[in-house]
Amino acid sequence: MSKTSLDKSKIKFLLLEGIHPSASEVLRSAGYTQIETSPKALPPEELKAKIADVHFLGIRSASQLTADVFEQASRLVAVGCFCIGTNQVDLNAAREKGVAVFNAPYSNTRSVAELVLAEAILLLRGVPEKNALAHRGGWLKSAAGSYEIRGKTLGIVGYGSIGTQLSVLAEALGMQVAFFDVVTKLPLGNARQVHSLHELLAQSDIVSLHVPETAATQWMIGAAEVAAMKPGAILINASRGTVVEIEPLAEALKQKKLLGAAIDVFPVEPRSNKDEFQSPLRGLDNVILTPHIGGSTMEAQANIGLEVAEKLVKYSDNGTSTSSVNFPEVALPAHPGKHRLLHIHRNVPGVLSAINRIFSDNHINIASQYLQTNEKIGYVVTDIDAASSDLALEKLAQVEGTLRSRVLF
Ligand SMILES: NC(=O)C1=CN([C@@H]2O[C@H](COP(=O)(O)OP(=O)(O)OC[C@H]3O[C@@H](n4cnc5c(N)ncnc54)[C@H](O)[C@@H]3O)[C@@H](O)[C@H]2O)C=CC1
Ligand SMILES: O=C(O)CCC(=O)C(=O)O
Repeated sequence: MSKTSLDKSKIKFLLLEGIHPSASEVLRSAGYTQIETSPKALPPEELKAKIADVHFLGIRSASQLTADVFEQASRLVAVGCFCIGTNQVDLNAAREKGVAVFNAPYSNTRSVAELVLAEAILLLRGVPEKNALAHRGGWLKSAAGSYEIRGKTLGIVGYGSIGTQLSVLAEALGMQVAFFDVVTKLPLGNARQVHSLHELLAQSDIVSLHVPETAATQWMIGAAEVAAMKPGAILINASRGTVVEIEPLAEALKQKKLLGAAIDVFPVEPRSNKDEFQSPLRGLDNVILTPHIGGSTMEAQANIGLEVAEKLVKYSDNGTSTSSVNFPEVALPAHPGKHRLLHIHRNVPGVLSAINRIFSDNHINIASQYLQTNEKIGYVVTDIDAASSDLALEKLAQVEGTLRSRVLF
């Protein structure tokens, strides 16, 4: 047996951040037994020490997979982000190591959209303040500053999976929906696209953010944008903490320029439930603060567990990389009776011919071969007879530009 192909009992999975047990069930039923789980994210040094010994890593949004961490990950084959966002992973560093990264792009969209709508209703009715007061023995029975959601304008920033779900639900409640997106999108229902962020801010009673964390979305809501919102409007952020500058928001809430806000994500978030949450928004009764739980429902987490674990199993068992966020996507058939060689390399001219020269020079018959590239890397999968796989794997590892190679059987 080849030294670089492990039997399943030796393949180690580390699942962090309380990933739903549905993931471990999928892995166990696929024959994997070494599954370590932890309810929290690991601090950088601990993560670096652990990752050295792991083949598959599962995380959510709190683990930071930096280039430094990937430096230590000599055995790592793939990362599963059991969430939508992949901004916590240095995808280039992963690619340089030949590590495929997967996520769950749709499983928690509904959960986020439902939370946002619920928050919008509660904020329009002043429930957070009335609730806080009642807990302190007060009684504020008044209609002043309380409004129905019907007829209000919802401004959605980022009209993707979550933004569109929210749009449909909001219209069902009688809202007017406008959205701003860098891409021209087909509006659902009666929603309409506007052409600039400031145009959206100026006309929305509620602004809800649903963009990914990128250089362009960093601090996209700062003092000027808060000032551009309608007096008495509401801001909801369940996207990423780096999208909103907290200080000007806190100031506008204290001055009652804004009616309220609901914030689920923060520039700095505690790593675990035991760490203290610190924010200038603490103590403001017109703000709903939630601990990054937009996607945290039993339904979403169970579905994400299944979805991502299945992707990891497919990649481990037969090399299929469909829906990877940083890898060429290859959907592969089974390979009964053959050994399957997986070769990940820099996408430079000449690698495929160097690979195929190895097969022809050594009289190795190719049963089937698949190639897919993206701008940075190439992924070649070759099925051959078992007898030649040790020799072929050894030679493939020497091809210039090789990032990683392994064999499956
Ligand atoms: N709070 C939570 O628990 C959760 C938060 N999220 C966050 O929500 C984000 C959005 O999720 P999806 O809707 O699934 O993503 P998506 O990728 O389907 O949609 C994002 C949309 O934002 C647009 N966009 C990108 N840059 C923009 C910019 N500079 N200005 C305006 N629009 C821009 C894109 O064109 C796209 O239409 C995720 O990236 C993640 O960070 C996702 C799930 C749960
Ligand atoms: O549930 C999590 O830990 C993260 C949810 C999230 O932000 C995402 O899916 O992008």
